[in-house]
Amino acid sequence: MAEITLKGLAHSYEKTPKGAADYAIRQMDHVWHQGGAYALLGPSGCGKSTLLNIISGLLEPSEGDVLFDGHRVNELPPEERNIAQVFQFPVIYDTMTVFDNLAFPLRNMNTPEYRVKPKVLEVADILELTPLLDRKAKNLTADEKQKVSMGRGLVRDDVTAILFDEPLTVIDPQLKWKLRRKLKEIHERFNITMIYVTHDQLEASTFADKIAVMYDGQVVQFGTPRELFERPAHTFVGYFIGSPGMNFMAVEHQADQVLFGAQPLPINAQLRRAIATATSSNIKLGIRPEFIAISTSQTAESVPIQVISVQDLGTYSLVTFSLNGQTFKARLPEGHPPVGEAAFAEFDNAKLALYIDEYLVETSHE
Ligand SMILES: Nc1ncnc2c1ncn2[C@@H]1O[C@H](COP(=O)(O)OP(=O)(O)OP(=O)(O)O)[C@@H](O)[C@H]1O
Repeated sequence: MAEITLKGLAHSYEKTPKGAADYAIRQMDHVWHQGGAYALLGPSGCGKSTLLNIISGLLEPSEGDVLFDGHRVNELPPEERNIAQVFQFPVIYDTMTVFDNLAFPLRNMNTPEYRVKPKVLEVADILELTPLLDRKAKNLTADEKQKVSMGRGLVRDDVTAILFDEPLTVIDPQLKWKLRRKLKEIHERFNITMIYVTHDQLEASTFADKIAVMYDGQVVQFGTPRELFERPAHTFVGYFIGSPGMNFMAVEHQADQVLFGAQPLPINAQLRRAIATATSSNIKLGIRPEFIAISTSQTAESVPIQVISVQDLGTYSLVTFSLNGQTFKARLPEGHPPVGEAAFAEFDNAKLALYIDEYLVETSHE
């Protein structure tokens, strides 16, 4: 069993960190439940590998605790953590056969040979490596090698969590989906906690039931792919998830109006009140491209825009437009009437999200 808890965790590679900027991981509390299929998603440099290495024991955190089933493991070396880690590049012994590579972790633990063989055969079967068992690892393709790497994590019965650090980077695009499906299958078959690090939102949402989005050393949201899309808790999640991401407007409240630059926005009283009472001046409204309606005539609910381009993408069109000197994206359904250069945009008030200091403020819509 492995429920992994991160308590007040922070990490700096500096000996004497001077401020928040010196931290690769900023103060975080997080729980990965036993048996979950999780993704850790975020851009390059946000701290994903650092966090994974702290969980696996390759790195000791400078602050806070890592708990496995409630027990502090900060000082436990990786080999005593019952965790397997699969890296970007396959870690295998080229001169050994596939069989011996898979058997290695078991033999290393002095497992008797009569127990090694059935386990290796079982794992080889799941990963479709059986025909390759007698081959030297150096003769394998990149995806076969990566499967052997994964297999080495799976042979041990004592492994209760597998950490994947961008494991499909070296895999051909057409084989990626196959390996992803395999991982999903493995997750369903074994009761193993899996944490899958990636910077690719599609990879994260096809693998994981829940995604932790990391930004600047922090988990800014932990939710299902749907929650991340529908209610991004942080502006970064809105921007990072979705294709294209959320549009944001920095707004201010003046004389009972909400202004985006000089443009008053037609928004409901609830949102207006929440903006009027905000204690910070960092106020943004977010709207997904899916929830902007474009029309050729103005209504009380719409604002004038300049259309820059319309891209026909088959099942929808992507409209790029300018409002208050800022570029926006709107997705229009197939068959939408053509729009000219001068048009009007209406932001669906029920889908407008309010962010104060970059975090979502829940407002019930009227
Ligand atoms: N060994 C190290 N020494 C000093 N700084 C490091 C070290 N490893 C990572 N960092 C820094 O810590 C921060 C987080 O890096 P990390 O590799 O964890 O991010 P990441 O999200 O995994 O990025 P990537 O996807 O590019 O691997 C970055 O600013 C990075 O430069």
